[in-house]
Amino acid sequence: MGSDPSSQIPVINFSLVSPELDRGTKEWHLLCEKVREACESYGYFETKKKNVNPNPFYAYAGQYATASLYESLGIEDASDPDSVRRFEELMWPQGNDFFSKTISSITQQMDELNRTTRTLILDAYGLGETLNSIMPCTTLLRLTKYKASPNGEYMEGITAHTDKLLSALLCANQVFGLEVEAKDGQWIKLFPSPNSFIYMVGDPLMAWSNGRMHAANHRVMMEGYEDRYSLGAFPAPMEGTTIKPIKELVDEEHPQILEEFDYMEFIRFSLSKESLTMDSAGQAFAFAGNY
Ligand SMILES: O=C(O)CCC(=O)C(=O)O
Ligand SMILES: [Fe+2]
Repeated sequence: MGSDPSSQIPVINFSLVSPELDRGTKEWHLLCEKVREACESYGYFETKKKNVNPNPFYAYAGQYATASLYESLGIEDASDPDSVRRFEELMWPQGNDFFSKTISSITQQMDELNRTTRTLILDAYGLGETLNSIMPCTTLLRLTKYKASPNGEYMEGITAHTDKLLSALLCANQVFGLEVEAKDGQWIKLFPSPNSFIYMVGDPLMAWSNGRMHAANHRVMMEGYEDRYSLGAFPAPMEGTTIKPIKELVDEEHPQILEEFDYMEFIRFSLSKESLTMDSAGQAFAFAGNY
């Protein structure tokens, strides 16, 4: 690890593997180790894959007093083309075929990368034989715009948080701004290459792994005169999902850190007044940490 903070971002090349073809090979196992090491040590990593051009636009959330640059739209269950079409009809009653096709195409590719990563994680912990998924999820696609800050000053775009969805797969236009907090408290600016995605571990994945995986605190800081657009594919646990640590990852050396909890109740808690004053990473522990 060099002294340049950006050298602390693990970069993992996914372009040579597919779970269908390579599961069980030496290359696959090496990749498993890299993904596990990155998720445990850092909570995020950058994966290289062919870049596609997302088309993020309108906003459904934003104009917050504390985050005036931020606006965001969400498409629930974006893996289903009908769901994307419904969103299209909402935004463009006259239709926007290009938008829906683009969104469905990138969602499909991001879903594939998310699935590959989840399979790598299962295999990295030796769970691939017994489990065929971490937990049932649908994909929430989020399209976010950050306006350039007034006078280009260094200003918060989205406040520091850990993700409440299983994980996040993020890409943005070439306006940087995403920063992650390293375990030593140092904030690291990310400068991902155009053909890569950032994979971020969320609180449910941290809880599932009994704290082995690190949900990194992250934020967006805007600087300069260009707006920033980002696209995130967030595997969202299905309503009714109970988040619990996988028993194989609980032992004497790794005692259980959280009680099992209902995913939607946790989401509601994370949006409650009580948690507003809390450090985002502490919310899961405040909610389910009786150990
Ligand atoms: O825009 C980004 O790069 C990050 C967005 C983010 O952290 C989020 O939506 O949770
Ligand atoms: Fe986030």
